Amino acid sequence: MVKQTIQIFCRVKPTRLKTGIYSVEEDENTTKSNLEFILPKDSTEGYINNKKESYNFFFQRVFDQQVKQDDVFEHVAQGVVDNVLSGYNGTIFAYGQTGSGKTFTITGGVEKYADRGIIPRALSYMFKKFEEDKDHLYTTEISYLEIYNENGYDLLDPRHEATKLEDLPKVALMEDPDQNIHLRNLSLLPAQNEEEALNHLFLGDTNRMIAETPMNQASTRSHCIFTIHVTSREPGSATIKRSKLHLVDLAGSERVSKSQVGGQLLTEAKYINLSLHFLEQVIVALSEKKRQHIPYRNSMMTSVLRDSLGGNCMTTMIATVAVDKKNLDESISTCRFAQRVAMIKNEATLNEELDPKLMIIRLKKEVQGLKDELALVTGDVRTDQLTQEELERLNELIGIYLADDDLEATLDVGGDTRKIQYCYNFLKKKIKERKEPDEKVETVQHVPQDDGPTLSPTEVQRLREILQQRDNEISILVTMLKKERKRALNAENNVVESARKVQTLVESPPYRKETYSVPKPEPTTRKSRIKDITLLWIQKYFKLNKYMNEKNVEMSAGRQEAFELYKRDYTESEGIVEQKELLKHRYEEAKKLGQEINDSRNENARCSIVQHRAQALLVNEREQATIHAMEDIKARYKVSFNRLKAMKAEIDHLHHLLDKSRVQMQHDFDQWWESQTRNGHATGSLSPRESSLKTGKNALTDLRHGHGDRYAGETVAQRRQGSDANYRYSPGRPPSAPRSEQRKVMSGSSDNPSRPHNIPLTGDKETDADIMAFIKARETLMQQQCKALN
Ligand SMILES: Nc1ncnc2c1ncn2[C@@H]1O[C@H](COP(=O)(O)OP(=O)(O)OP(=O)(O)O)[C@@H](O)[C@H]1O
Repeated sequence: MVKQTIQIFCRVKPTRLKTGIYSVEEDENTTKSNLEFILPKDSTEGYINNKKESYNFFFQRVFDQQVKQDDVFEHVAQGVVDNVLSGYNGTIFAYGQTGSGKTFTITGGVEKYADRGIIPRALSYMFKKFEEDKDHLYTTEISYLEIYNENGYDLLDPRHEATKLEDLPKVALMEDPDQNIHLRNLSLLPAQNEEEALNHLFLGDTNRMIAETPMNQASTRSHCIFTIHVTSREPGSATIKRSKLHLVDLAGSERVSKSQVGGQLLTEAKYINLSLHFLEQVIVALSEKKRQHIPYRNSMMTSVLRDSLGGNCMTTMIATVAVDKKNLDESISTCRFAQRVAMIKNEATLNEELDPKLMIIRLKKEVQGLKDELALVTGDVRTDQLTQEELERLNELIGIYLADDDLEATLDVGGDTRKIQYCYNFLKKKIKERKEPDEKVETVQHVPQDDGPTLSPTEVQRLREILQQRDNEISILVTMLKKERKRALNAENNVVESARKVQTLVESPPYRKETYSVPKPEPTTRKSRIKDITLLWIQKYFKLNKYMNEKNVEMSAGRQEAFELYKRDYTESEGIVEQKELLKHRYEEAKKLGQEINDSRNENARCSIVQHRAQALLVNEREQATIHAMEDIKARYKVSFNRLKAMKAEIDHLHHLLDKSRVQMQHDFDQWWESQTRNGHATGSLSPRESSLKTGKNALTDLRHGHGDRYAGETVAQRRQGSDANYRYSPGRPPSAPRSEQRKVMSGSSDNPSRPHNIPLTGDKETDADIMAFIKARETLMQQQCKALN
């Protein structure tokens, strides 16, 4: 058992502003880092005020603005992953206000491969370790849960076409009599290698993005728990270790009170923030050591993370903070929360258990081994029936035994239960015959025709007792035999059942609706795995395309045109162009590497003929040189192969980033369009559905982010990206506002501010220009008429 307090780290989000309101120092005595916030007194509040000027917080380490993702992984996650591989549970969770970099730290950024976060790096590290560790067999399964408004959603179900969060399968929380938590309906997908595991992550991320709409910016308001379930055992051993690694991206932590909203909106905002409030309650209760009751059950998130908080788990927290002035209050509050978390002590135990199925298989093997050994020693193979030869020999022995007058005489037939059984049966029969003298006495071939000595009644009584005792022994033996046979039959059935399960798994898609782990099926064939994965990808792309198409079909003609221009500008944006360039570059590199590998393989095949000759000692000097060359080729082949493997992971990741950008673009456009129509700037006529959606939508969106007037008038993307150092659009302009707007291609009010708002336009440039010309002409005419009347 390992007793350990929760480890806390802090990460400062990069900012372009020179803040000067914080400093980071290493404390050499404690090897901890000190984060200090400096708040100069505000003279507007009067010279005499007791406000603190400096706030100090200690962390295991503070990652300042310039620290990169690989450093964060190495210091925060690597140790946790190592412990998970040794059989301990681990959790890493990110906590901080909206936009402070939680998702960036846990999942990664969308711009560069180097920005990938803890999850993809942990997967990569794990599978590398599996390959290196030849002493254990590992199996991995992945689950991805999203908790929004106290409801759990399965992000890894490829069968559901989600276009909103509610479309995803709901996950139910169950508790067994031992108070263990089970999540019903949460998919556990097996991952045989890094590629498969990353595909699961991408599938979950895509679902997460698609399910998010401008109405419901779930990512900010939901908690996401990505779990890697690892099972390991030594070959031939019945002991298995099961451990879990939870990687948690919590919802934005900003206080509801700050949003300064009221009425129904406040109630909703409070509801959204409730689970974080309960998390805080659990943390407070755990840090107050005398508290008996810890209110885990109050929310789904604390129930799921029960073990991670004060239980059987090694837990690490990353507090993410933004250090610009307007976010200082929230940053201090995040650090205070972290200090309380650091007081919680967990007791992690090694999760070892005996696998009953493996145990049976092992025992069966042992029995078979013993049988074989016995056969080897005795020189014969045992069956259930005694042979004729054995029967004759037994009859002979019984005859001698019965003929012996000595009461101490023994009948020794060895340890074979079949022979002992035969003797008992024989004697029983004999005694019965004595009791029924009328019946015909059956004689045994070699038993002398002798009535035997006349026995005294006491002697008879003693013999009867012995017989009774033997009878009892026989019936015990028979019962044991029956039980043994039944157990063997069950074990046989289990083997058949397992084989059937494996077959079903091979034939069905690679998901399963179970919360508990069942032993993993034998590895499916490579072909069927490839088929499964391809299916998953096709489903994913189909879903993505369907989502984009549906979105486009819904659009009015004007909106559609705006979207096309928006798309063009978006895809021309620096980040996406860079990603595409990089992808192209990587493809070329991969092609070259593939060619190199093929050449090495061919060369290798040619050289192996020489090697065969070498084995037969038929080599000459030239052939010797070829053999050395072959060693070189092999080494180069290995290097190229590993590089190609790494490149493939990078290419997959880049594809995923591009997918993400596509969905993000659709979201950004929707928000931008909404803000335009709300402000009466855009001119495309709205469909009835759009009009109805428009009402109250933006107010709700703002509220869902719990910012109220603090961010009043800004869209979510503005808020999130406006503070982002890498943000490529200037604040004050709509998010990703298309250059097309500047070019005034989107006919309408920006051209003609006097256009009455109630005139619907078609979205067709020429027609709209005609309509506007007509309206202008009519207005001029009316003005002239008014003047004439006056
Ligand atoms: N350390 C960092 N380096 C570079 N960019 C960062 C860093 N941290 C955050 N960002 C950028 O800041 C923006 C917001 O970050 P992110 O989405 O991770 O915040 P969050 O805390 O998860 O917000 P939310 O609660 O809304 O999910 C993103 O565009 C992200 O790329």
